[in-house]
Order: sequence, then C-alpha cells, then structure tokens
Amino acid sequence: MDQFASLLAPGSIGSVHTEGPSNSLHLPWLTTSSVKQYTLVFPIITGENKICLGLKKRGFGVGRYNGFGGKVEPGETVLDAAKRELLEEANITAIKISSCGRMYFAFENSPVLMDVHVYRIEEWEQEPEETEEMLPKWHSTLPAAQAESVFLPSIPFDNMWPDDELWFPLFLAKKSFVGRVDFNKPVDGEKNSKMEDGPMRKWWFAEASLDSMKA
Ligand SMILES: COc1nc(N)nc2c1ncn2[C@H]1C[C@H](O)[C@@H](COP(=O)(O)OP(=O)(O)OP(=O)(O)O)O1
Repeated sequence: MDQFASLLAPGSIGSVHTEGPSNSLHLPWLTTSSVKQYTLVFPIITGENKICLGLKKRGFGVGRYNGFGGKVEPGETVLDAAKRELLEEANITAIKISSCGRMYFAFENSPVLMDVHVYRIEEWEQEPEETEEMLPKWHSTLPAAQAESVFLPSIPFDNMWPDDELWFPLFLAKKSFVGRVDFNKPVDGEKNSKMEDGPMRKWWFAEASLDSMKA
C-alpha cells in the first residue's frame, strides 16, 4: 500500500456500503506517487426527482454522462473550483451547494491518485446550457418504469463511469460517502484505448461523515 492507499483502507472511515469484487479483494491497491484534486457537481431538484447530468464532449471521460467539474487550480479553494467549473461547463451559478462525497481513483498506468470532491446543488441561477465541454440533460432519479411516466430518461448508468452505480444509491439517499476505485489498464490489444477504458480492479465505498476528511 502507498501512503494514500493506507489512509484510505475500507472500514477505517465509516461502515462499508460496498466492497469488491470478491475475487480481487486480495489484490493490493495500486501504488500512486502524487494526488490531484478535482470537483464534481450535480444539480438536483429533489422535490421533482430530477438530476441534471452532462454528456462530456471532449477530454477525460468523453462520451459519458457525469456531473460538472474538473481540476482545482493552484491558489483556488475546492469550493471555488466547484463553482467555477459549474459555470464554465453548464453556465449556471451555484446558490445552495453542499459537499456530499469524496472519491479517490487510481489507474494502473498513471502515478496520480485523483481526489474528487462531490457536491450537490439545489439552488442556482440561470438554466443549464450546452457549453464547449458538456451537453446538459435532465434525468429522472426514479427507477426506469416510473421515470417513463414523467417523460424523462432514467439515470443512464450504461453510459456513465462504471463506478457510478456503486455510490449513486448513497448520493441519491442524501448520505455522505467516501470511497476508492482502482482501475486496471485497458485490456491488451484494444486499439487506441485510453487509460480510462480499463476495467475496475477493486473498490470500496462507505457512508461516512466528511468532517473527518481534510480538504
Ligand atoms: C473514474 O471514475 C470517475 N467517475 C466519475 N463519476 N467522475 C470521474 C471519474 N474520474 C474522474 N471523474 C470526474 C472528476 C472531474 O469532474 C472530471 C475530470 O475533470 P477534467 O479532466 O475534465 O478536468 P478539467 O479541468 O475540466 O479539464 P480540461 O483541462 O480539459 O478543461 O471527471
């Protein structure tokens, strides 16, 4: 375990919600040598069971639906970065924003541990609109059968990061969470495959208070 992985052992932070896969629990966590901070923000209308997801048009995670976010720039607070990325990527200004999760991602062919701060916003100015980086689209947080009745698509997990299905239940239940996912490198022979195309090697997520986690 490297210095970051040892800080983040499942069970050391909160009650474990999911851990797996069972046939890989014996594998060591990947070794990383630096950590980089990111933000990830989801606009939500709780009373209407609606969430706005953006289709990433370029760069890391292109072609997948996700929240709005990116790298924290030098000299910026994480919260300021979350608001800036939201404005840049969805053209909305956060009014009521709250921290709700912290996720760490490691990739077999990268030395960098991604430290992702997850936020929900429930009040904002302007309506989400397409930008150079993202195409926003409203989805229902209800199961598919019920989502149809409100004429919205349900959350498109097949077209999102594979880890999202693991922590979204905590997120949607308004429980704060912490977790880590390590990704193996892409399967050999896949032409033009990118770092982010590799399969999930090992993961855990726990329901946990974020107060104990330093920024
Ligand atoms: C690996 O699993 C991930 N799952 C989810 N749901 N989100 C992830 C995962 N890995 C990264 N992310 C998020 C974290 C950030 O919000 C973005 C990546 O940020 P990006 O590289 O686009 O950062 P920018 O500063 O916007 O990049 P540019 O330099 O291209 O503007 O993905």
